Amino acid sequence: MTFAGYQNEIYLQGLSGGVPPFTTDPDGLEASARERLGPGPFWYVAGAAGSGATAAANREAFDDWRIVPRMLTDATTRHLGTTVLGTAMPAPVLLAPVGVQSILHPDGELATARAAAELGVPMILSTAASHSLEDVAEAGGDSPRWFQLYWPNDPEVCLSILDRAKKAGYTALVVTLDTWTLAWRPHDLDRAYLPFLRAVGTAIPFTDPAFRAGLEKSPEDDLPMAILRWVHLFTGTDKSWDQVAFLRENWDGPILLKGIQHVDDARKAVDAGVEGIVVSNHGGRQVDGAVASLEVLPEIADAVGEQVDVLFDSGIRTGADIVKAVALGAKAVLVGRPFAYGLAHGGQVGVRHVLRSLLADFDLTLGLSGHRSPAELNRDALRARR
Ligand SMILES: Cc1cc2nc3c(=O)[nH]c(=O)nc-3n(C[C@H](O)[C@H](O)[C@H](O)COP(=O)(O)O)c2cc1C
Ligand SMILES: O=C(O)C(=O)c1ccccc1
Repeated sequence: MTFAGYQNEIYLQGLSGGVPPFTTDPDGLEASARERLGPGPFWYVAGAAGSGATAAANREAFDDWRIVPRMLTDATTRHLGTTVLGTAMPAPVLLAPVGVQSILHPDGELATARAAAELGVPMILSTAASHSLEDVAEAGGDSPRWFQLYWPNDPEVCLSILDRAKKAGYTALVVTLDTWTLAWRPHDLDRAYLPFLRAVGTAIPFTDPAFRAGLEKSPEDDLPMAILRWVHLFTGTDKSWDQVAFLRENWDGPILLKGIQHVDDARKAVDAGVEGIVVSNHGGRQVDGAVASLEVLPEIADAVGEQVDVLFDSGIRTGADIVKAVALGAKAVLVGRPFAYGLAHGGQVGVRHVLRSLLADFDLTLGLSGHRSPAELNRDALRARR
């Protein structure tokens, strides 16, 4: 069945009085997540850095481009599948690394992994997960999975986590560079809400032998000390571009650097020998006032798109957004908040609904604009608004 088949399924249900389990409208989904979640968890997800200017800019940037549909192109049958850095996926879409998912549903990342596996969509597991990477791997079964690294300051812990990720079948490593400390986030500050201080999102280090070896007492016996060590391990940056070599030497599979917004940093990533980058501003959660992620995508894709795979995130909400990002040079996109809101709607079924809706929308928008596959998309499909 194609992804567009979700549309038929929904309308057919209507004949017997049924409607979709949750809304298909991205803004509506955020609004209903707000009703379901407490203010702490909701704003942790929905919030952004500072005034929210960059989060808003991320969305507005999609409006600067408009799709120009083409007719009679024989786009009835479409193939959405693609392969990125050795991972075959049913569409150019992955689940972004989102930490602390148990604040949204008790099954957290396990539910997300199960929903992703149902559809074959790759999941990128965060270092700040609320379940261990082995448990999430088991929940995902044979489905593709990548691991996102918050680069620990202790090389022994870093090596141990990389080793566990490899053994558990995570094939690519996504190294996030833009969050070596959390930005000023007024919604969370006003509630003094930080999940890690309550040991949510610490499952991977807390189950790590190298991390535990550095503690006088186990996290079970002295939680505050373990949390303190967690904070020190992941905060601050004494890292530099030449240290990417350490990861290169200790990870066999592809490496992507996430958080790239400048052409020169994209070139440095190429020089560092990685296979991919994620053009991302963390969904506007880090540098308030920063440029919209979509704005810098074309120049970065032009500069390094031949040498590395360029992925994109920050602001993807609809099928049209995916069409635009791919047409502007992204090999694939990551989706963040929408699936997190899906998770808040009953766990696995909620994530599944959000993914199926987004992929159906993408499938239909791709076809109706005259394209049979994402590979056919390029800048000819778009027109700049101004
Ligand atoms: C609640 C939340 C937690 C996140 N946690 C992580 C994380 O642990 N690691 C990471 O690299 N990015 C993290 N991100 C950023 C996402 O990977 C992604 O860059 C961002 O959500 C994309 O923007 P979007 O939400 O507009 O789709 C998080 C985002 C949210 C909303
Ligand atoms: O909140 C975030 O954006 C984020 O990336 C994060 C950082 C550390 C732990 C969990 C999530």
